[in-house]
Amino acid sequence: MYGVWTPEQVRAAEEPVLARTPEGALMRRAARGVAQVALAELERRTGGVAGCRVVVLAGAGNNGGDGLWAGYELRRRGVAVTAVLLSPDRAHPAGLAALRRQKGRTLSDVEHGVAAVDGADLVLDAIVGTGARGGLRPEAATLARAAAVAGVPVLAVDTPSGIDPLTGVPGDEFVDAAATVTFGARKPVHVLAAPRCGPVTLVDIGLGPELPPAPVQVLDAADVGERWPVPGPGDDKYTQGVVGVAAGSATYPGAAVLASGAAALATSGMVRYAGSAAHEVRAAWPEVVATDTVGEAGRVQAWVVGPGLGTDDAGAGTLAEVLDAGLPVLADADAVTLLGQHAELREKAAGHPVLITPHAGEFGRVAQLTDDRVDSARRAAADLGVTVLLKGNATVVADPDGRVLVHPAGSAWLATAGSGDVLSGVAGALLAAGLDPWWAGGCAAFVHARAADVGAGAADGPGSPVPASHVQAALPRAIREVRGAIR
Ligand SMILES: NC(=O)C1=CN([C@@H]2O[C@H](COP(=O)(O)OP(=O)(O)OC[C@H]3O[C@@H](n4cnc5c(N)ncnc54)[C@H](OP(=O)(O)O)[C@@H]3O)[C@@H](O)[C@H]2O)[C@@H](O)CC1
Ligand SMILES: Nc1ncnc2c1ncn2[C@@H]1O[C@H](COP(=O)(O)OP(=O)(O)O)[C@@H](O)[C@H]1O
Ligand SMILES: [K+]
Repeated sequence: MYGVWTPEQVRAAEEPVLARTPEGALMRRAARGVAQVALAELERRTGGVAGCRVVVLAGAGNNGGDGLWAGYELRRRGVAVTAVLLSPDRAHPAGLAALRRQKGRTLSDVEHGVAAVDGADLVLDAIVGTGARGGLRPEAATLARAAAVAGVPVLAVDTPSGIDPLTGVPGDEFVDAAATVTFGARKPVHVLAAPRCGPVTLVDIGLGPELPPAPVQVLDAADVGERWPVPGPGDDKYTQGVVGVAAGSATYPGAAVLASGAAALATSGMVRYAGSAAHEVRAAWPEVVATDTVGEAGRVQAWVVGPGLGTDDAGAGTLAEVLDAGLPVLADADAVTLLGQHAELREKAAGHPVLITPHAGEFGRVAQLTDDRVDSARRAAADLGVTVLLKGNATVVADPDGRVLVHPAGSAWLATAGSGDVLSGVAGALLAAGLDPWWAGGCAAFVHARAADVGAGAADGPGSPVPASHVQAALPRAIREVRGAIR
């Protein structure tokens, strides 16, 4: 597990460290880290570093300073460095002087800058970092576009410019980085817009003792593997937690099959199904005990409710019945919509171990969604008194107690119909096994996203589309992977 801190928190942590270290020392450390990654990148791409051409796009703030000092370090290693100064009168004075001392070239017009970018082996994006406001300005945008068009890889200094460091929302124009080097602490952009950052290297600049508890956590495979329920010698099918699935309808039997099957694959023990797709569920998953109604289902330790359920009175009745059982509940899809429509259902859910799993559209029915997805999920969890899992390329899980985790997907292959039903089955099974809703959501999101990568073959090559039933089928391998990662 690792933490992510807001730009504001990182700035506050920097202050005392700056005060007790010689002037410029922090920036030099940061720049050495950038240069190291740049050298490794050049080595990997071209087989050497001497004579390679690096262009530094340098803005007016300290981010530009990092870039200029990194240019200085690269010059010392024999790299040909050109810095394009976006605000020539405000370029970081010490960084600029150092680069010039090492005979680094500087340019201050965009036209020549574009030509330099065109012929570069690597571009350093030191346009703007945590001081960013809005998308890229026109000159910076022209240079970033030139790198993209020429296919020159960009190494982002701290954060890819043009993307909001706090929310990860890209402006109209932004840098699409091949890799990122950040300092002191990872920032939200690195997990909320992970595909735009590439692999992120964290350079230690001594902020550790000054940072508050991380407001956002990111789970690793071992965190998930350690919590994945496995039967012990004394277990039987009942002791591990029985999950009930109240999903699907005559119109949407597939949702019931996907959710029930995912639950059966996610944990050992037992799955019960209750609803009008009992015939289809039985046919696809003979091990699932299927009945027509929640009342007939028998005892369970958690309910999955919502996928394909319908939002009519019957659906509302099923949701009410499930919430009244007082057990942990995974409410997805139509159940989220029903919660948005009925205050009395929200009251039943509040304060209980309920995990809701809306996509952006469903989220808007129960709470306000802004560009700041972490803040939106955190507020929704606090207001509704339930754990909220907001779906997307980066999944956000927020607990009413304030804990937040983000899981950045490894690819976007999950953007396919029915994959949410699979997630609900996995998360519900984890609730039944006794994980709290935050951990159930985080572990389910992790394994679900990994199953999509495995199913798509994205781990071994470029990958191919993976329908939800194949995501479901890849769950066992994804679970074996996380269990294999236990330290
Ligand atoms: N503190 C430290 O010791 C350490 C700090 N470190 C580094 O400092 C960085 C933070 O530096 P910072 O606070 O100077 O802000 P920064 O990100 O350079 O941006 C401000 C400049 O950008 C400009 N600008 C704004 N928006 C823009 C846009 N959309 N498009 C284009 N330009 C835009 C804005 O221009 P203005 O609005 O003034 O015209 C202003 O000139 C941090 O990310 C890390 O890299 C490391 O060295 C570790 C030690
Ligand atoms: N671009 C994307 N990249 C990665 N994962 C995505 C992306 N879009 C959606 N997902 C994931 O795919 C799943 C889709 O769920 P949902 O929208 O409920 O689908 P459905 O209702 O069809 O089952 C969620 O787990 C979500 O996080
Ligand atoms: K940058």
